[in-house]
Amino acid sequence: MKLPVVPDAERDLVINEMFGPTFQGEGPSTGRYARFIRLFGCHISCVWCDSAQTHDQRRYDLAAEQRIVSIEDVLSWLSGGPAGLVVITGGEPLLQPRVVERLVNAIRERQLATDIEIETSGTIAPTALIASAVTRFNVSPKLAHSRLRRHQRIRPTVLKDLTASGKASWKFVAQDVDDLDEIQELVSTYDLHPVWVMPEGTDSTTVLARMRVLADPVLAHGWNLSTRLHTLLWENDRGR
Ligand SMILES: Nc1nc2[nH]cc(C(=O)O)c2c(=O)[nH]1
Ligand code: SF4
Ligand SMILES: [Mg+2]
Repeated sequence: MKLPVVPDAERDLVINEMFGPTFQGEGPSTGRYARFIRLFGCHISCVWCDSAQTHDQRRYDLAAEQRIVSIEDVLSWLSGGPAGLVVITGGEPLLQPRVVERLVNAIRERQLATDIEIETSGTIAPTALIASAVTRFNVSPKLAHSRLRRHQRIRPTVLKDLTASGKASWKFVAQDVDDLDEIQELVSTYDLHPVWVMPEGTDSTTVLARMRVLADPVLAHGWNLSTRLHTLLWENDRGR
């Protein structure tokens, strides 16, 4: 795997967008007042990626999709609103570990968030400092329908490190009931808990239809079901 695709600077982040307040739309904190920092860059490319502007040069003008923002500017943006949940997503935020380390520690020091979550694909291990500063990793290991090869999407040592952090929730993106077998195999092999199953989809009709198909089978597995609240509310609007 070739790493990294973005420079990992000390004081500057490569950002795609900062947005909010909005609601955390996915996973265990769904519905919470949240602000988002979407970092630029991803080293893998899922066919159905909903944030392809962070890395897909065939579909986007990547020069126009990235900007260099200092940690100070991010902190000053955050200080303009009430402390709540801050979500760092991407792209793959763990491609910029040194600056993310500084960012999350500064957010904590200045009490600019009540909680910090990192959305990650589970293919890059977090540093110990990042793991100690965040509230939770929403880890989304990819299934075969991402069309990535298994070694690209499943990194056993990384899954182990994330489990060892004690802060991982496992949010699997599913298209169909058949995907639950694949999730079960990963859950059993790598002992992943708690499990959240989230429908793949970037419009409210698809999200709701897939949730309805998945709901009872997810319950039968004893797992949690996530919606994509921002999609139900605002469809595929950027910055929501
Ligand atoms: N509202 C909202 N919630 C989200 N949770 C995870 C998101 C992501 O793009 O990683 C996301 C997003 O893009 N918007
Ligand atoms: S890991 Fe996430 S950001 Fe990267 S291609 Fe897959 S869905 Fe998109
Ligand atoms: Mg999104």
